Amino acid sequence: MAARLGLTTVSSLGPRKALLSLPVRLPSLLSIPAPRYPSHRHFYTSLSPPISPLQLVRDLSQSQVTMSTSGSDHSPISTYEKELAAAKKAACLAARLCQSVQAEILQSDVQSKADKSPVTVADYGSQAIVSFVLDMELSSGPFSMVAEEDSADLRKDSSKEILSRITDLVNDTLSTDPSFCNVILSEGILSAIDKGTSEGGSSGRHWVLDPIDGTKGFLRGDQYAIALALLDEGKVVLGVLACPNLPVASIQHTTQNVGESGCLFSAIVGNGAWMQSLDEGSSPTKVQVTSTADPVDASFFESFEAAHSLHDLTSNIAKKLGVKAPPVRIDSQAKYGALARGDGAIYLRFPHKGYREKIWDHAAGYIVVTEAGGVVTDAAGNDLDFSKGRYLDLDTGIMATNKKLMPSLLVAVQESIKEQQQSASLL
Ligand SMILES: Nc1ncnc2c1ncn2[C@@H]1O[C@H](COP(=O)(O)O)[C@@H](O)[C@H]1OP(=O)(O)O
Ligand SMILES: [Mg+2]
Repeated sequence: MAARLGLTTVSSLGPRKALLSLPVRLPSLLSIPAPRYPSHRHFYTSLSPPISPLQLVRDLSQSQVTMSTSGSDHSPISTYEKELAAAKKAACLAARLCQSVQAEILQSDVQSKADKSPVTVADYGSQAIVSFVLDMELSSGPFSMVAEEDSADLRKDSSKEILSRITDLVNDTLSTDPSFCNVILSEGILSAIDKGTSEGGSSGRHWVLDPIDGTKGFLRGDQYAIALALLDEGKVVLGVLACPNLPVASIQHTTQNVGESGCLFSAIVGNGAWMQSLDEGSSPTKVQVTSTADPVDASFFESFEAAHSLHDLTSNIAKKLGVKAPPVRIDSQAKYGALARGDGAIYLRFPHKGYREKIWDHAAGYIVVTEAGGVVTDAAGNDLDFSKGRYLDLDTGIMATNKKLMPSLLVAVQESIKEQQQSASLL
């Protein structure tokens, strides 16, 4: 099996897709101390008697953990370091599971959800792993998670086989880490997935997870990300983006010969944005958005899928701004990672009318880009508000760039949207 770069640049000759054969490497975990084994651990394991999934949900009101009352009245670095280590570990293990599934993916692994979007065993497995690892690593605290999947479909009789496959995959993946030694039963998997049903909001801490962001890219064998963030009092304070197929080297001028792939981006509020390879023993290096102030030198990222973002509108925005380079189309929040390290200068996302953005599709990417010195706003130039629950309540679209380009980008976006509305009203 070969991993593929899965990015497209669009020239006057039309889309050109770079499909490169790269050896698939399974990332090793970062060096993190083994977790303490909390008393509730047995709920997940084969040693425990059958229990209700509700028993797996901690009573938040009984929690002993000290919660910050505001994101600004303490040192953010010391506050969130333990959480960052846990998030990196969770994302790396989830990436390892996803890589092994992507390497052998079959059409029969695809399930339908009510909204008809594709859901794979890797989607559920990734969510179960992140939920389980966070809970284990941060065992003394309350646990709330806003995540994409729930277990409703998996609990159906018709899903027994797929649930068994997920259970095996999760156990196989966790067994590669010496700190996890027990077997998780299917009921434990379902319960771990269902810990992602929190509504989030403006108070307390909430993990925000997209277990596979860019499912379409994942199924195609292209770009995807495991995106995990932490909200504290409604603000994103930490984010981790694991991008197993993103080249470690810049993709700025590259559609081939990309070298090794697998990147882990991370950020804590006030501490900058960092990137490391998913390889064992890699060290993070600080990343920054591009400093270009001239749109002529800028290139822009957008969705690979035309159904996810209006390519006509973004093309008009780029033209108005004076961007000369063709769009670089890649799936998932890997775009935020690539932007954060300066591979391109602008990210434009303008979904079709009626689409509601979810917080897990942007929280991790948002903090990685803002900590890299960038700005992320809606189409009206407003900051993104992650405190409203599972959805982002925003105006029309999302854009990200550096601070120098944002004022002219905002003008180009607003003019283009106005023109689009005028031409629609003439029809
Ligand atoms: N109709 C849609 N319009 C916009 N975004 C969508 C749509 N359907 C799914 N998405 C989500 O858009 C994100 C991918 O964006 P991009 O096109 O930039 O790769 C994913 O989070 C994907 O969900 P999912 O995470 O389930 O794949
Ligand atoms: Mg997503």
